[in-house]
Amino acid sequence: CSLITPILFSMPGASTGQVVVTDHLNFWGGCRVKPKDGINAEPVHEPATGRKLCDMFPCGKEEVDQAIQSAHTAYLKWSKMAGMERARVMLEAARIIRERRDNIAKLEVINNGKSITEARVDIDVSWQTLEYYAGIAGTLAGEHIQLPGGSFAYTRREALGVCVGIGAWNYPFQIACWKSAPALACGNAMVFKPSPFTAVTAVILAEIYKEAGVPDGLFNVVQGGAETGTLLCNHPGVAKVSFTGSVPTGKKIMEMSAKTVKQVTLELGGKSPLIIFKDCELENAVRGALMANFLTQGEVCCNGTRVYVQREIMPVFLEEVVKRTKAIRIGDPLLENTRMGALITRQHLDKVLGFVSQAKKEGAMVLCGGEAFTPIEPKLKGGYYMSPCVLDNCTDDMTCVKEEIFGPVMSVMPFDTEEEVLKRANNTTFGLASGVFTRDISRAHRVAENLQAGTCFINNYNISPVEVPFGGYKQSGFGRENGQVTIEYYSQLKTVVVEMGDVDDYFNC
Ligand SMILES: NC(=O)C1=CN([C@@H]2O[C@H](COP(=O)(O)OP(=O)(O)OC[C@H]3O[C@@H](n4cnc5c(N)ncnc54)[C@H](O)[C@@H]3O)[C@@H](O)[C@H]2O)C=CC1
Ligand SMILES: C[N+](C)(C)CCCC(=O)O
Repeated sequence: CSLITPILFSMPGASTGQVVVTDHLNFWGGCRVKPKDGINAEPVHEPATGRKLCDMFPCGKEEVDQAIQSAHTAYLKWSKMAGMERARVMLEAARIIRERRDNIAKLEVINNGKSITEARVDIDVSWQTLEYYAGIAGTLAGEHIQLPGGSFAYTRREALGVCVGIGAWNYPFQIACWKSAPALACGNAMVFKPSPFTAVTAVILAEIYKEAGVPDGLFNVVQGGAETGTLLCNHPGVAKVSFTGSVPTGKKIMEMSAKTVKQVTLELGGKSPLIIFKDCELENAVRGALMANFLTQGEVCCNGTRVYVQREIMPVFLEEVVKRTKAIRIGDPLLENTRMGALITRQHLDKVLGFVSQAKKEGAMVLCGGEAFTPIEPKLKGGYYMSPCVLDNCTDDMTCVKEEIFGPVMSVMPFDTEEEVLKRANNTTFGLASGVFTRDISRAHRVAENLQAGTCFINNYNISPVEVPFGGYKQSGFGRENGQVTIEYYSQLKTVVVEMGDVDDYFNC
């Protein structure tokens, strides 16, 4: 099969509304694979224009079996290699991603709708993830434990086998790297299923791994939605499922995985609190609130969408935050100065706008945005744009404050005391992230300690370098991605006990 994706290499001059993808999007056995039946096509759209980008053909049972079989074959080879050898291949893959960064970012924009500036950061984070886990691959080791009489035990850190990755559509390429890099570093193979809305870029990663020298079948891509995902989670040949997506789907994944006791990592949704005290550096707090709400059109799981502002600074905070929100440049996501692109689908846009109408009905006040937006350029007229929204007069019982909107909608609420705001911030079934702005260092760390969330950002928001563990508390999931700890979630420990003396004559004394 031919490597080097034709589409990726015809990208340099490409602009919004031009690209059509006809290449096969499945990948196993070291090759792109043609869909078996070529029926049940689901159209994938370019969010910036609403135009069809390609067809996605969901994989059925036979195809899923083939992908898992191919992963198993590769696992047998890869898991026997030294960590240092795996590292070398992963570093080469990181180098190739870095080399093709701009074109991969462009394709990600065309499929996802986010701005090119953000997509480049996503691709940089992606190769950094491979570099980071390549660095760890050579360090994986067990322990030696002395026992009486010269006997001893040692532990071996071993791979799990075939791991499944199931991704969401907001960070398609990055999610594939966040899952595959630690998996591969530990000696596992992976079958990855991207979201059906963003079918295009995962296969590029598969080709890059192959080009870098992984055994055929080590990283595979199967396309499809819930049905294909179900086949993967129920498959007896799979040792682990790592999932990024919504809470309801996460619960199903756990249930299915329980049948054969597969290990599970769940990165689910959130409704994270961002607490801004009156002693904060206001300029930074305002920038932080924008970072917490408007990256990737607000479609970010760890966004700080419940913004609690201490009453005394509420008027000046609102004035600044609204001024800056109104100034966000929305439009063609491939243009350098665009800061907000299009939402993922028409249906999702309608859902987000529905949350804004509901908020108004429940008494919230729209200070800016919250409306469908039509750029002037004719080719963008069918795109899924909206103006970023700031809601005032919100209360904790409103739908916009309780439910994950997954769009550019910030809900702002006043508070008076630290004790009160902590109680309100923790009054949710989610627990993915949280943030606090204050110049009082004791307060900052006290608040961080008392917030029930997997991450707390102090005086910034949505900063997640690969060295730092990421994951949820409560119904936002469990397990972690990134950081050294993730090795624990992609490996298992074997204990070997060695007797140096004679076996006790226990039964015949
Ligand atoms: N914590 C995190 O890191 C993130 C969480 N999210 C959450 O995901 C939601 C939006 O993403 P969606 O893609 O719509 O979520 P989703 O949960 O519908 O889908 C996520 C993935 O699961 C697959 N899937 C759906 N049903 C399945 C089933 N029964 N069995 C196996 N796989 C199945 C989908 O095809 C997709 O690949 C947001 O509401 C947000 O809460 C999104 C991104 C990141
Ligand atoms: C990169 N970051 C931190 C903005 C978001 C990553 C989590 C997600 O997949 O939504």
